[in-house]
Formats: sequence, structure tokens, C-alpha cells
Amino acid sequence: MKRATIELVNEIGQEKLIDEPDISKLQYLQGIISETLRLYPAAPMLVPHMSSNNCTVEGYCKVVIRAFRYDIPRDTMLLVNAWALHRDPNVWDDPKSFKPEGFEGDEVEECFTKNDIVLANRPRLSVGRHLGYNYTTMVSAPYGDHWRNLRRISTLEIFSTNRLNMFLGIRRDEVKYLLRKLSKNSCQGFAKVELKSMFSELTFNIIMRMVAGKRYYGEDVKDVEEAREFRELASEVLKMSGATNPGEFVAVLRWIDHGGLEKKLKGFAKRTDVFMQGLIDEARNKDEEGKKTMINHLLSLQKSQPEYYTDQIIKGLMLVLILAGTDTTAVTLEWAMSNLINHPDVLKKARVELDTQIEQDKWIDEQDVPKLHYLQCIISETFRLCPPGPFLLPHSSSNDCTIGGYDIPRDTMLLVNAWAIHRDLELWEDATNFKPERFEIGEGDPHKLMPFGLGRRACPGAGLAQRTLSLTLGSLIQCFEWERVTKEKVDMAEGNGLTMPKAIPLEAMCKARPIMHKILSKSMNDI
Ligand code: HEM
Repeated sequence: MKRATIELVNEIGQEKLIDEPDISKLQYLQGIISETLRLYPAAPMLVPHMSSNNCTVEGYCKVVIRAFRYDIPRDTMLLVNAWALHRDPNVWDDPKSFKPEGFEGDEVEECFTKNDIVLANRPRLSVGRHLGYNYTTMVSAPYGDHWRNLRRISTLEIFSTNRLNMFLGIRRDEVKYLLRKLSKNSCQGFAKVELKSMFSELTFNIIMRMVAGKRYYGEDVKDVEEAREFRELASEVLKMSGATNPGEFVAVLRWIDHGGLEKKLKGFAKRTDVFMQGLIDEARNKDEEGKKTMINHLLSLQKSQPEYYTDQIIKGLMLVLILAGTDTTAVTLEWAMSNLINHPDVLKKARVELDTQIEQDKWIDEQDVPKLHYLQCIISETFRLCPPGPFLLPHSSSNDCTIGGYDIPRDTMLLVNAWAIHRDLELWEDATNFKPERFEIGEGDPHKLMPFGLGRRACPGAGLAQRTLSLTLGSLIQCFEWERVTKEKVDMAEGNGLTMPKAIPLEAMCKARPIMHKILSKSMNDI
């Protein structure tokens, strides 16, 4: 009580009544609430869950220091004993005592750690100032109430299971466009295809159809001029968002840029803003309430809460989805296919799984994915060896802190070398080889694989990315035979860029399998 009172007086003063925006400053008060919920959870067994399909529950047991995996049949009731977990002596020090300060220590798990809070900030880079509407978008905003608000909006209005299910039709439709394009010359025999640009078109079309209901790449583009402008902007935006002034990372190099990057970013941000505003105005003028695009949805919320859902917030959200949600997924698909083509045995095993788990002649659907364990392992192994964000995104310390025994001053930029952690010989057996099987038996500590980051600032789009990856990769394996263009293995050299691209875009030989003819013969609505 005494410590909480001192914190309140220090952070708020004696005259002012506490208000909700003050809460983020009151770490000890939050510790008291967390500690109360730990010892006295209001729902000790949570609420019963029910498995709607056969599934596997995987985890890591700290008591016996090994991973476990249980096969659970459909219609099983699952009760989570939160009360017992909260008092487990293998997880908590002195579990029966009431100690709010435990939530300040580094030893406490994941999102409760002090470092997770201290490092949930972002450095103020030029990209965030110009393209990120002066650090107000979800990616660039400092840790605080505004950022929390954006995460809340995105969790509820964009990435909720309900919303993702609503957009399933778009993902299926776009994957079908891809399959059709690939099968153009490959129905009679093997044909050479360049996959990088196809994956890029797929992910841009998926995101832009979700955001604005527009297709800007490939066939069936409605407004050719608007699409051309978008494509030009998109390719520049991706280049620019990865652009950094070396001076922002190493102070000695500040002289290098002379303001060149700043100037470019400024002009470019203006053009992007005009384009996004155009899309919002168009949706507003048409007032298509029933149309289920993200813009329409956010505009309907704007009507009831105009102070919250301003045009700028909506444009920021659109931009973030385009920047963070396209190239990342496209690059992962390209690395995954490169790995598969270099490992025909893995490709074969994945196809056998698809052919046995999915009814004959039926095209894979997102609902089939939980049955496709090996496909999931291939995606995890691709993330391990080829993380699209090798350094995650830059974090910044909002206070002095200690990381692994090092004293780190406030406002230090932190880059996490996920690429190196994913190949650390102490963490992974046979670390440099592509072996999806390692994930079949569980790979120990789940935190050592971090393609989406960890903690508060972790990627909110992971669910959407996983769905798109599974459906696309599953379809490519199910519908085509794949071979290398030459006898040589696919070159796996890494190029430069914010999202780690392949240095040489992937080309491969593909031949349509019989199921492709069935898919092509059905109309979009039948499949
Ligand atoms: C394979 C696909 C993807 C990968 C590997 C990936 C990876 C990441 C990583 C590493 C971060 C930074 C985490 C950190 O700061 O520590 C991040 C942040 C973010 N990602 Fe993703 N991402 C992917 C797809 C997506 C998609 C599809 C979307 C949305 C459509 C998305 C939206 C975001 C946003 C908004 C952030 C910023 C979160 C914040 O700062 O609060 N990502 N992502």
C-alpha cells in the first residue's frame, strides 16, 4: 500500500485525480493488479473450450525440460487450470506470496517482463516521421496510449477471427488466380515460371481487396490508370520504408545524407497520402454500407466515433497493412518454394500428406490446415532459416534497463538479430540445414523461433500471414509438380532489403497435376 501510494504521488502529484492516460506510468499499480489476478483468478478454470476437430496440443514442460504433444479427439472439453498454473513453483518464485514487484523483474515470463515494456518503444526514424504521419501509425508510434488504441482497433476490427474469416473468399480467389496463371503453359508438360513477381501480386491483391475492394495487379483490373499509380507508389513505398539514413544508426555518419533521404521521403509521403485519401473519399461518397472492405468498416465507425477514427488514423492503418503485410508474406513464399525445390524428399512428403489428408479431387481449404502438420513444419523451418524480418523492427528503450547483464541507457536502439538466433548452434541441432522434421517433435523452448517478434510489439498480422502462407503453399504443392530449371540447386543467397529477399528471384519448372484441371473447370463460386 505504501509503495503504491508513493508511486501515485510521484507520478501524478497530490492535487490531481488519477485518470486513465496516467495508468501506463503506474507500473507498480499494474503489478498489484497482475499479482491479484495471478493468485485469485476470477475464473480459475477459465471457461470450458471444446475442440471442433481432432487436434494436437503442443507445449514445453519446464519440470521435465522437454516438449510434449497430445493428440486430442474432436468434441473434447478442455479446461485450463489457470489457478494451478499461476501457483506453479516451476514458473514462479515463491508462488504463494503476494509480491507485485515480481512483475517488475526480468525473470518473469514474456509479456509481463519489465524489459518488454521498456523496449516496447520505437526509435524516431525519418521513415516514421514522413511516411508514418509523424509517428502516429501502429508501426512507428511510441509505446503509449495512442499505440495501444491502434492495436486495440486492429485486434477487433482487422485481425479478429471473425474478420479474417470474412476475407477468406478473397484469399481463395486470389490463390486461384495464381494457380490459373501458373497452369497457362504447364498443363501438357513442364514450363518455366518466375515466382517472385507472382507472389508479390498475390499478396498485394489480397491486402488491397481487403482494404479497398480493389485489384491492382494482373487480370480483371478495373481502373487501369489508378492501378498503374498504385503499383508505382507501392514499389517506391517498399523501397523507401527500408531506406535508412546511416546517420540514424551511427551518429558519426550523419554527414553522409545531407538531407537527401528526408527530402525524397517528404515528397513521396505527400503522393501516398493523396492516393489513400482518394480511396477514402471514394468510399465515403459511394457510401456503400454493405460493402465489407476495411475502409468501409472504419468509415462506419467514424460516423459513431469521429474523434477516434479520423481520416489520418484510417490512412495510417491502410499504409501499415500495405507496408507490413505484403512483401513479408511474398518473400516467405519465395523462400519456402526455394527450399522445397532444393529438397524434393520434403516436397514429396508434403504432397503425400496433402493427398492423404484431403479428399480426392478436393482443393485444399484453410479449414484443412490444422490436419496438415508437415506443411506447418515446412513453414516454421522456412521462417527459421529465412526470417523475412532478420532484425525484426528496431526497438528503443524508454528507460534505463539491463539486458543480459548489460546496462543499457534510455533511448538506445535495439536490433534483435533473429536470423542469428535461428541459426545458433547452441539452440538448434544441425542448425544450417533445412529439416522441417525438427518441428514435428517440438523444438523445446518455443521462444527461440521469433519470425514475428515477441511480446507487446510482436506482429499483429501473424494470423493472417499464416493463413495466406498455408493456403498458397498447400495449393502449390497439391496442384503442381515442381523441378529445378537446371541441375544446379536453387541459389539461396540473401539480397539486401528491409524484408530479406532472395538475391536472385526464384525461377522453377512446374507441371499441372490432374487436380488442377478439375479446379480450372469449376467456376470461382463452386470451389
Ligand atoms: C510472413 C509474414 C510476416 C512476418 C514474418 C512479419 C514479421 C513482423 C515482425 C518481425 C514485426 C516486428 C516485431 C518487433 O518489433 O519486434 C512485425 C510487426 C508488424 N507487422 Fe508483421 N509480419 C508478417 C506479416 C504481417 C501482415 C500480413 C500484417 C498485416 C496485414 C502485418 C502487420 C504488422 C504490423 C502492423 C506490425 C507493427 C506492430 C507494432 O509495432 O505494434 N505483418 N511483423
